[in-house]
Amino acid sequence: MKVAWAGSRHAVEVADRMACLVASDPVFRKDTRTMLSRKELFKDTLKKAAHAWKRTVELHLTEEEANLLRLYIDQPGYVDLHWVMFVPAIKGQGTEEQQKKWLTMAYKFQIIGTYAQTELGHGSNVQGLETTATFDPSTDEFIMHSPTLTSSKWWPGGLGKTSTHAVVYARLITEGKDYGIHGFIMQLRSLDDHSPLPGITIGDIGGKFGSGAYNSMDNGVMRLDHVRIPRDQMLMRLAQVTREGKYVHSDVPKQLLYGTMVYVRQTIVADASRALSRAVCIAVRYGAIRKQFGSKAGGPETQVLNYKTQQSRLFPFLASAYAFRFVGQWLKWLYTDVTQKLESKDFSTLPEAHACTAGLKSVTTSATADAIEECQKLCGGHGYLNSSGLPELFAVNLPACTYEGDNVVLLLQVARFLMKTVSQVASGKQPVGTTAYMGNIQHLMQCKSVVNTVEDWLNPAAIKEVFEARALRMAVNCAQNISKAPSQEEGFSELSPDLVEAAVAHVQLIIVTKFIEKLQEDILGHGVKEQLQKLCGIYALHLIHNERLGKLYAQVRPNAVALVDAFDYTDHYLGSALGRYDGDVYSALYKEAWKDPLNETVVPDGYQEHLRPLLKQQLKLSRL
Ligand SMILES: CC/C=C\C/C=C\C/C=C\CCCC(=O)SCCNC(=O)CCNC(=O)[C@H](O)C(C)(C)COP(=O)(O)OP(=O)(O)OC[C@H]1O[C@@H](n2cnc3c(N)ncnc32)[C@H](O)[C@@H]1OP(=O)(O)O
Ligand SMILES: Cc1cc2nc3c(=O)[nH]c(=O)nc-3n(C[C@H](O)[C@H](O)[C@H](O)COP(=O)(O)OP(=O)(O)OC[C@H]3O[C@@H](n4cnc5c(N)ncnc54)[C@H](O)[C@@H]3O)c2cc1C
Repeated sequence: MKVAWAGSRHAVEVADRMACLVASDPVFRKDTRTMLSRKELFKDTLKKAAHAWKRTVELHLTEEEANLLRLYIDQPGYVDLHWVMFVPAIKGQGTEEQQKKWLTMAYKFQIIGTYAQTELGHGSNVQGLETTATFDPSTDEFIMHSPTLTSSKWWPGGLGKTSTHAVVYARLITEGKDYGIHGFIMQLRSLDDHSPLPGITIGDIGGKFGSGAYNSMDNGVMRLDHVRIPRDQMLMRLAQVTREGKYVHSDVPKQLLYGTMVYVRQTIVADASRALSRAVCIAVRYGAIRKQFGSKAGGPETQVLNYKTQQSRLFPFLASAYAFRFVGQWLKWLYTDVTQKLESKDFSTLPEAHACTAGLKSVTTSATADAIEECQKLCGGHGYLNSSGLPELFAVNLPACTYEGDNVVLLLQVARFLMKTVSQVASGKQPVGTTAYMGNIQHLMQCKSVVNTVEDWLNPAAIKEVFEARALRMAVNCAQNISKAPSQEEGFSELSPDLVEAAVAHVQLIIVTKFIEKLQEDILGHGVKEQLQKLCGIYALHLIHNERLGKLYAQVRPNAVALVDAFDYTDHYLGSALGRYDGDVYSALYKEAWKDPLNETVVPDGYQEHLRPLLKQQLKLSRL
């Protein structure tokens, strides 16, 4: 099952090696992280990032190994933005010459970059950004400026205190005309003393939800006051400004400006499955250790994992973790395929890649955030302790519902794609890829489900048909209602809640389909495929019909702990007293409690000033 989860034996081996490297290195300790002040936490992040880079160089780690090392360190920081957004933005939007110049420095960490798109006033609406980049032909420079308070860059990770450079998104103005949003490489801080360059006001935007968690990241604010940069720092793969100031558009679609977001959304799906699997791992393992109530005859107490209510709340998450993992692996393939096509100037699959990445990012991150919160409840009181690992896991993953595109905004993008496809089907065009099922419109609009029993839910063809019919009917229903509205725009706006539901149904169909396709592969190991079939059934059935699932849960229960062990997480990475591999939960909780700074003294600070006088006064009063 470890191989099925990781994707290959090689993937298991590399992941194990990198996880152990991190777990055995004292610099990467994280057990007291939630007790650090913001300043201590930030410094700790800088230390870990520098040490990780040192180990990467010393051990000549490959890119795959270095990425895993960073993942297992498990502490958001500026390096994430550098590798996940700054470098890909230059790769996707820079010319070959620009890539050579900037990526050479970025790969050696001679510069640290971030992705500065969002502003105080606009995040979702990228076309509404206000920062300007005005070309000055007299000096061959762009003047980068924040004309209003709301145009202040706001949120970019690593911007607050760390980044020396950024890809800054701004409205390009040349020859008096506004050509809309484009990307520019800007140096922000001196490479000698790290001070902001003239005209740049920069800082951290302040503390965020939860202790530890995303507070290790210095999300930043930046105001620009007529800062000049050379013309060749405009990212010029999509469009160029000539020496004379003429705007020239390349023969690539302008949506490639959003290419970095497509790339990152794809990686976020993998992050979501990992976060969900960690929460499930903690809740399942703890559920097998925790016992409450016994038989009336005074027999042994029951493992809470044996309660049917616990199973019906938890096993759909276990199934979802596997479902998201497999769809994430497929999405990575889809992204690679689209990238190769783009390189040979085939842009035909770009809309589908956008819809799939946007939709899957939304559905998986929303489900994951909800599931982590529920896992906290599934662990009872102890789940609420920082030492359970769950509060921090929740706080770190909750913003994934917002960053890289608010989930509802992205689902509306999926809906727009679906409405377009429905109208193309109506005019006789055969849909392809993940919307190919829409071509079967006659049958799917009328067919009746043959699913009656739990066993039917293990029949892939029956499952697929149910999900296809549901998704298609919801989409067609929306399209018909939109056509009755005074205008397309009004109809879309009025029906947006239904459109979001239709988009979710389409995305769930993709997830179910990719799970089924996974089951058609050669899967080694005794009983592995059978367990995955049951999980696929649970994933599909819990979305449609909450009844009849008990039988499947009972079949999964004997292997529940093994199914979470297959995630192959070290105790260091899991970071949970409740989810420990050895099950020694109570000693761990007890030990963790004593690490809290409040326990450094027996009598707390503040006793002399505030507690003692109060107690003495009350004592005096009671004696009167
Ligand atoms: C624990 C963490 C550890 C590690 C993770 C590390 C790092 C990551 C962590 C945090 C990083 C977070 C970084 C950020 O958040 S960066 C900022 C991200 N911002 C957004 O995502 C903004 C969302 N908004 C948008 O994407 C767009 O504004 C929009 C909603 C898509 C609307 O755009 P607009 O230009 O107005 O377009 P439309 O008129 O709606 O569409 C025009 C046309 O373009 C098509 N389209 C839109 N987007 C794309 C795309 N990305 N790719 C391809 N095509 C796209 C759209 O479908 C439409 O096509 P038509 O054919 O219908 O015309
Ligand atoms: C932790 C974190 C890290 C981030 N890192 C970066 C970074 O590195 N670089 C960067 O540039 N940005 C970053 N961001 C910003 C992030 O990308 C934006 O916050 C995100 O795109 C959402 O935009 P917004 O904040 O403008 O939300 P808003 O658009 O203001 O959303 C507010 C509400 O309005 C709703 N809404 C908005 N538009 C519509 C619509 N058309 N129809 C229906 N409902 C709508 C949304 O659903 C939401 O409920 C980060 C954000 C967070 C939280």
